[in-house]
Parts: sequence; structure tokens; C-alpha cells
Amino acid sequence: MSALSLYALFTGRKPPSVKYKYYRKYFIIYAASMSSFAVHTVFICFFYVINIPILSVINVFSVSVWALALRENYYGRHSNAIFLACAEISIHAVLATAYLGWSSGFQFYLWPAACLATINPRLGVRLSSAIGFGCIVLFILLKTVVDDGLYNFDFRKYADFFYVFNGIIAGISLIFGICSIRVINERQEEKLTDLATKDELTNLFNRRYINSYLSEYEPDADLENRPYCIVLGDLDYFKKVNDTLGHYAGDDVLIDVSRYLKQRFRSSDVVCRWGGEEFLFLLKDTSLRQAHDLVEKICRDIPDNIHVCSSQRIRITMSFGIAASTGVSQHEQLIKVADENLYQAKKQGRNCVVSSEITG
Ligand SMILES: Nc1nc2c(ncn2[C@@H]2O[C@H](COP(=O)(O)OP(=O)(O)OP(=O)(O)O)[C@@H](O)[C@H]2O)c(=O)[nH]1
Repeated sequence: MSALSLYALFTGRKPPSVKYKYYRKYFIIYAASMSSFAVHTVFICFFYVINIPILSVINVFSVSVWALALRENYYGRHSNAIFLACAEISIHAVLATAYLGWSSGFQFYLWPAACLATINPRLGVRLSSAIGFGCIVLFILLKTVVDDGLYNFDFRKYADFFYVFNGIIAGISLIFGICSIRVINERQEEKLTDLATKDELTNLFNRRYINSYLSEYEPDADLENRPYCIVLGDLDYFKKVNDTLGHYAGDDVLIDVSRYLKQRFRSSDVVCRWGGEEFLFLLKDTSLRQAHDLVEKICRDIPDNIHVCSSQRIRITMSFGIAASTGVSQHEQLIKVADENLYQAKKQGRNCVVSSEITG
């Protein structure tokens, strides 16, 4: 292990062997292992000083296991590290309680150990829950079999402190562990939702999202008699941008246009990439007149706000088609009308807005 790796191992900096997406997991295991490593090192000295050398030896074992867990975590083998942590916590809890008695409070660590065993993805659900239950059985056995402990003469005066200290630390570890799992799960869920509902290039909502959104929004809006408009916008002669400047420059234009369009609508409106160089907007609580005026202004402003980095003069413009609901229309029908209006706008020479209302 190089000096740099050792530095990373003892400072918690992300080692090259750990992927960015696992850094949070790495750091949580790192922090837990490092603090346990430190606590058990103190225990080695403490039990040596109060003349219980057997417990010093047990803590040497604990320190070694935590060092191993740190190493496994460092090399990205997080499940191995969790497995080692779980084994150390339960073995230490059993030995220390058996030796010092229930009043030492070391048995409380069996609860976080049970949780760790249950969440370890390396173990199957059956095995991990069996280990979890095993920890609970051990907890009960320790109370019934070795309540007083095999040796607690010199330790008795520290027992109260250790009972409270171990109870608090075991409780904190449990809550910290569960919170960490919750945060990791929530992040993963957010990521999955993003993957399913957002367009990768522009980060706007995708077609799947807007379709399901509209099927929920439409009946409510119709029921409450709230007007709304659907707008389809399409970049003009976009093929020329790709052909002249290349596909990557075309992508950059799509990103710039998306960003610009998003900031021009209200946060309550829904902006989505309908496909290719086409965008769909849902303008809530908006009449056809209001939508037309707003979109016409955006249409006028686009060429001055979207710039293509090139020596060749390429002007970016868009055409728009708008359809307004009147309370009885289906959104598929509205989209169809907006599309027909967009087609008309293209036919009229592009860089313009065409709108129409649907009735009954
Ligand atoms: N760079 C890039 N280009 C895309 C993407 N999606 C679609 N396109 C391009 O958009 C262009 C669309 O071309 P056309 O359908 O002929 O439309 P147009 O050139 O904009 O002409 P009009 O719509 O009639 O004004 C094609 O060249 C596609 O390759 C994308 O994600 N990135």
C-alpha cells in the first residue's frame, strides 16, 4: 500500500478504487470503522490498566478486525467491510458481556449488529434475517445465562458508566445506520425517477412523463373548469445546424434552447422534450389568448437569445402550434391539434405561432 493510499485510508478521502456513486456508502463505513478502531484501541489500554488482560486481548482482536474492515472498504469491497463489522460487533458484545456481566451494557451492541446483518446485500434475505434473529437470541441468552458475568470484581465500579455509555453508543449507531440507509435509498429512488421521467440530454421531462402527467391533470382541470393550453414547438431547419456544425454542436443548441425555454415559463407549467428537436409545454390556468401572446413573445426573443458558436451565421428560430382546452377535450386530441397548428406554422414560413381552440 503506497503512502498516498495510507493517507487516503486514514483521512477518508475517496480512494481511486471507490466509484463516485459509492462514496457516501464508503464514507459511512469509513467513519464507523475508524471510530470503532479508536474506541477499541482505548479499551485495550483501559482493560490492561484495570487489570483485566483477557479483555485487552479481545480488543486487540477487535482492532484487527476493524483495520481489516477499513482495508476492505478502501478497496471498494463494502459488503465485506459490513460483514466484518457485524462479526466483530456481535463477537465482542458476547465476549465482553459474558465476561463482565449484563451490567456492563455491551449486550446492547447486538441490536446494531442485527441490523447490519440484515442489510448486508451479500447475504440472502433468509440468511441475513436468520443472523439478525440469532443476535436477538444471543441477547436473551446473555441475560439468562451469564447475567452476573464470569468476572466483574474490578470492573464493578465502572459498570454504571459503561452501561449508560454502551447503551447510548449502541442506540446512536442504530439510528445513524438506519438514517444512512434511508438517505441512500431516497437518493437512489430520486435517481431512478429522474432516469424514468427526464430526458438525458436536456434534463427536461420526457414524453412518457408528460403523457402520464396529462392524463392525471386533464380530468381535474376539466372538472374545476380551469383553462389550459398545450404548445408544441419545433426548431426550424435544425438539420442544417447538424449538417453544418456537427451533431455535438446540435446537442449544445438543444441544451441552450431547453434552458432558455424553461426559464421563460412559470415553474407551475410543464416543459418537456417531446422528441428530437420538438418540445411540448403545458400552460396551466392559461387562456388561448394569453398563451398565444406569451409564445409569440418567446418566438420573437429566441434568435436574440440563442447563439451558435460558429464563424458561419446561423440564426436559431422556432415554430409553434397551440391548442387550448375548453373542458371536454382529450389531451391526445389537443396534442394532435397543436401538431396540426405547428405544421401550419412551418408552412407559413416558420418562426411564427399558430393557435386554435377546440370546442366540444
Ligand atoms: N444534435 C442533435 N440532433 C438531433 C437530435 N434529435 C434530432 N436531431 C436532428 O434534428 C433534425 C431534424 O430534421 P428535420 O426533421 O428535417 O427538421 P428541420 O431540419 O428542423 O426542418 P423543419 O422542422 O422542417 O424546420 C435531424 O437532423 C435530426 O438528426 C438530437 O438529440 N441531437
